[in-house]
Formats: sequence, structure tokens, C-alpha cells
Amino acid sequence: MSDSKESPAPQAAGKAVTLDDLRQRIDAIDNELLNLISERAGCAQQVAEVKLAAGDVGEDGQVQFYRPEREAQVLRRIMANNPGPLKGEEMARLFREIMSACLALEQPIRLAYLGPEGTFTQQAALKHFGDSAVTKPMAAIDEVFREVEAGAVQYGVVPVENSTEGVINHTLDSFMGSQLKISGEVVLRIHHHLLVGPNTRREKISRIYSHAQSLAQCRKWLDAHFPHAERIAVSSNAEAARQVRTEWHSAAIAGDMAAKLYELEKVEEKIEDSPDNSTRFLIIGDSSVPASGDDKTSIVVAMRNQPGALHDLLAPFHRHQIDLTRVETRPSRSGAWNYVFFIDFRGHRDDPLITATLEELRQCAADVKVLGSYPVGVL
Ligand SMILES: O=C(O)C(=O)C[C@]1(C(=O)O)C=C[C@@H](O)C=C1
Repeated sequence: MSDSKESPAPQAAGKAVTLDDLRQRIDAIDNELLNLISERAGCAQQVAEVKLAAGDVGEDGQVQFYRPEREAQVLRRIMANNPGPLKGEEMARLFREIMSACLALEQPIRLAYLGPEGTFTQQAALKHFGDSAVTKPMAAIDEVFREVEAGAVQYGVVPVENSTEGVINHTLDSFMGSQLKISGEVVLRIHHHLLVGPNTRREKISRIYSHAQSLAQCRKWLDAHFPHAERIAVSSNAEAARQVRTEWHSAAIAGDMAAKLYELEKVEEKIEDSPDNSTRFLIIGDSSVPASGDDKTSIVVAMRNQPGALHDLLAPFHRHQIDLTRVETRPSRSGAWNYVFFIDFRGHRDDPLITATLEELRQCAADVKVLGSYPVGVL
């Protein structure tokens, strides 16, 4: 780094730096940034040509412009090298947008997400892919799966678990009947607000709409502040927000995106009972992702219904000291009282240690399906 970049603003001896001096310096830096970002975008255009010439196609037969493992590596490097004063996450968010715009030059990425517009899932999709992604809201989780399977979009984004309310069964069940793979994860801090339309006063609120999970995540706050208001569960927080725009005696519990989209007023902010309330979302697509250096793998295992089955299932992970991050049980669709296990663990399916573990697991399980290996969420 050159001296001029590290030193504070230029300053004549004994003379305090002025606002004009600083603005001139900012203008000069912006011009440099402009040229550098343009140069980077030019490189991305060349990358696209190289990929096309090499016929770099994935399992879906399409050229792989979007490379999740490379994006994770770029963002991790930015965070590791960030000199401050901006926080690493803030810096990575800026680079997230630069990469998103660069990818759009190669080929705009198309996504389906659990809608309607304004849901936390849309927020998660934009956090993961950046604002240049073209997003399409779907009415239900299985519709997101179908849209990707039909090839109408390249990727889908669905919620899978919440830190307070637990797993989203619809998502796990949808994997059982699908060939789609997981290509990424994104964790979003969930902040709920109490929102009203332009003509609603706080003391007039007699009904509160939200998704059942959000009502549950704000249960204590509602008991304390609106014990007599009727709580009405609707299909999504965004739908709740849409509904209360014209109902003067109602409020909605929803997030920032829905508040902005429907121009609602915040009566109270961050009303979730647990301050670290977060939701994990999965990115689903057709192609496998190569190792990024810090990865997770998700599998579904059907066990034979016999004594000691759970012990047999976990033993290979224990033997190889693999870090399990989640184990979930769901009834199998293939018969009453049969169960399948959804397991997440650290490591990539191409690591020899993971390959060996999966091999041992196959010896004792009725079926093992790898849903995907993907970079651990960076942002
Ligand atoms: O490295 C690549 O393969 C690129 O296409 C470049 C780039 C980038 O802008 O850095 C853009 C899109 C990909 O998803 C990953 C990275």
C-alpha cells in the first residue's frame, strides 16, 4: 500500500484539514475505485469468454458462470485482509455487490424464493446472491423446488431452520422426493417489528397478523404488550404486512423488507423474544459444488428398523471425529413408523475422510443420499 493511502488527509504545516480538502481526496479515491471496479468487471467478461470457450458445463448441461466455491473464497479473503476501519462483514457486503454485478455481466442469475415479495427468504436470497440477481417469488416451498426442477430458474432459496422455533419440515420433506442438490447456505438475523398502516393508532390495535412462526417468536412480547389482541396466523409475514395496510385496527409482525415494500410505520422495533433469533436458508440447484476449503455436507439416511440403529448411524462420524452440526428425524414416506435422519456435518464429500465415513455409513444404513457439499455461509 502506498504512503499516501495510509496517511491521513494531506495537511499544510500547522493548518487544520478542511472539509473541502477531504472531499477532494474522496473524489480522487472514488475515481480510482471507479477505474478499478471497471477493470474488475472487464476481467469478469473475459472469464465468461474463457468458460464458454472451455465448454465448462455442470451436471445441468449449462455453462457454470456462477461459482459458489469461488465466491465464498473471494469473500473470505476480503474479510481476512480487511485493514479497517470498516468491519469485515461490511466490507464483504460491498464486495458481494461488486461480484453480483460482475456475474450479471457474465449471465444474470435467476432465482425462485419462498414469497411473496418482502419475506425474509427474499432478504436471504439478496444477501447471498447480491442485488443484481433476478428473483421470482413462489407461493410455497414445494413450488420453489418445482421451479428449479423445471429449469425455469437456476437456483431456489428456502428456509430450513430457525434458532427459536426449530426445523422447517416442509423443506426437509421436499428433499425426499427431489433430485435437487444443496449448493449453499445463508444465515439471517431475524428482527421482527410491529407494523401498522397510515391510519392506525397503537391503542386501536385489536388484531395482529403474522406467520405462525413469527407469532411464536414474539409470544412473550405479545403477552406483555398486547395480551387482548387477537393473533391471526397467515401464510407469510409479507402477506400480513400487505393485509394491514388498509385495516385501521390491525397490526402486522414482519421484517424491514415488508415494512418498506408496503410503506408501513414501525410501532415498535425488534420485538422478537430471543435477541439472537436467526434463520438458516438453503440454496438449491442442479449442480454439485467443488470444495471451497471450509465446507459442510448434508445427507439423508434411511435406517433399518432395528435395535441400536441410531448408535450405528452415529458411530462412523464419531470414529473419524467429524463435527456434526445438525441431526434431525422425520417420518419416512415409505411406511408407518420408519424414520429418516437429516444430518449436516463439516467437510466436503470429496475429502478422503468424508468419503470413508460415507462408505462406512452405507454398510449399516438402508439408504444414504448426499444432498450436497457446499461452502459454509460467509456473510
Ligand atoms: O471466478 C469466476 O469464475 C468468475 O466468474 C468471477 C466471479 C467474480 O466476480 O469474482 C463472478 C462470478 C462467479 O460466481 C465467481 C466469481
